[in-house]
Amino acid sequence: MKKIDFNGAALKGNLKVPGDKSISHRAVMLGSLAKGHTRIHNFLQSEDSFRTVEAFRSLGVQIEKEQDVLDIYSDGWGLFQAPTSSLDMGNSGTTARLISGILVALPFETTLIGDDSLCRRPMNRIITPLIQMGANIKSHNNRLPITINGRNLFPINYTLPVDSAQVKSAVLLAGLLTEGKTAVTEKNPTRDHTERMLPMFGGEVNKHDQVLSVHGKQRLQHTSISVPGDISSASFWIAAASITPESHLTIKDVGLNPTRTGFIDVLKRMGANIKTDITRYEGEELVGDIHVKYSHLKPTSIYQHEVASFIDEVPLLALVATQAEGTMKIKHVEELKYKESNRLEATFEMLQALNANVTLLEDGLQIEGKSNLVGNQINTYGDHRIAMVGSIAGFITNQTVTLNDAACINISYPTFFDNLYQIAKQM
Ligand SMILES: O=C(O)C1=C[C@@H](OP(=O)(O)O)[C@@H](O)[C@H](O)C1
Ligand SMILES: C=C(OP(=O)(O)O)C(=O)O
Repeated sequence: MKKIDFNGAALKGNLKVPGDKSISHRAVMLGSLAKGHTRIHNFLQSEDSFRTVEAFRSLGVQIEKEQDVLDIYSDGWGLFQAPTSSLDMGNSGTTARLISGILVALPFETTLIGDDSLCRRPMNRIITPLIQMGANIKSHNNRLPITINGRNLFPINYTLPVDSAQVKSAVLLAGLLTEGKTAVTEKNPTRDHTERMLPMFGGEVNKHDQVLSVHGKQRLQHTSISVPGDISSASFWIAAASITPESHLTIKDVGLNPTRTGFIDVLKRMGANIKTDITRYEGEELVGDIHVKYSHLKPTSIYQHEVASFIDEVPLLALVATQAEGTMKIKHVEELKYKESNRLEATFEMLQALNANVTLLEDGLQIEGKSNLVGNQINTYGDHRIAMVGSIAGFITNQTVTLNDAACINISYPTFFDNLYQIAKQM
């Protein structure tokens, strides 16, 4: 149980959020596939990103950690060893789906297990294309645990049936280890960190319109990666400052990759006062500062093509919509049903518990704005993002918000409450 009551406080000052989760996972994966010593700075120290580290250690890669710096010493993927036990993916969908794209092409058997939440999430989205490449995967009804018997694969041209960076990356990684040219077509853009990072390791990826392709058996070389701040973590503060009167906040050194900044774009359409200053590139990733001030908000429409660029921020957007002037429909977000919890239902339940006027749609939520939220008990369903959205609600509810479980926040943002206490100032 965690009680949160920030009514009457505003968000003020400067802060930095920890390293990006998606980029941290990929840096460990590509650093392990490459030969030599790769150093990663500002690595996200969270339960999910450590799952990826542990998995590659089990494949024989030497990975050393000193605070947020990781040193990876690898002989390259050709010398990975069969793990002596199952690889535990914990709660991490990204680890499970991306590593599957690697394991299918390696000459040994691996079993992937995960926690209850991960064992409920669909794996057919990666199993289908990987089996098309010739992979041998046994699953429980297309869910974890899965057992992979690695072997030589053949390249495919695959069109993503769902907008998913995890599926895109799994196929590209399998393609990287497979003779010939593997191509993936996406209907709408999804986060492109894998494609941006590969050239940092000397790899080549081609992009023509919506089609990405890789040639297999490329030689990857060690490098050094500096991970930008996580825009998904920064979004909690962007939202909180936008809806809490008298707030004025700067979040520094955040990744501003355009495939990830959809939340800022949507909030700006709602009239939010947000300015971004791009200060530099870290590798191929844009990095900058975000300045946010409280402002009056109005509803906007949500389009299918942009949803992937803020998919993890949708529960937060729903909370923001309770404070806008009018009715807002958040549509095209059925993918939320397949995250750590059914986030569509968990968000609906949370907003109802907080006294908002909200309707569950087939593919989203309809939210009446200008709600006076009332603190209540929130069931987080063990989902880190739901727990953090519930905490942010504590800035605008007139009574305490109580989370049944806040420990799940360690999955992506262990320093969330430290950051919260740093910037929440009683007025
Ligand atoms: O590739 C990634 O790092 C991620 C992709 C998204 O999932 P999908 O690919 O399932 O949309 C996102 O929800 C997840 O938090 C991280
Ligand atoms: C969906 C998420 O992560 P994953 O799919 O890696 O579990 C998330 O972090 O919100």
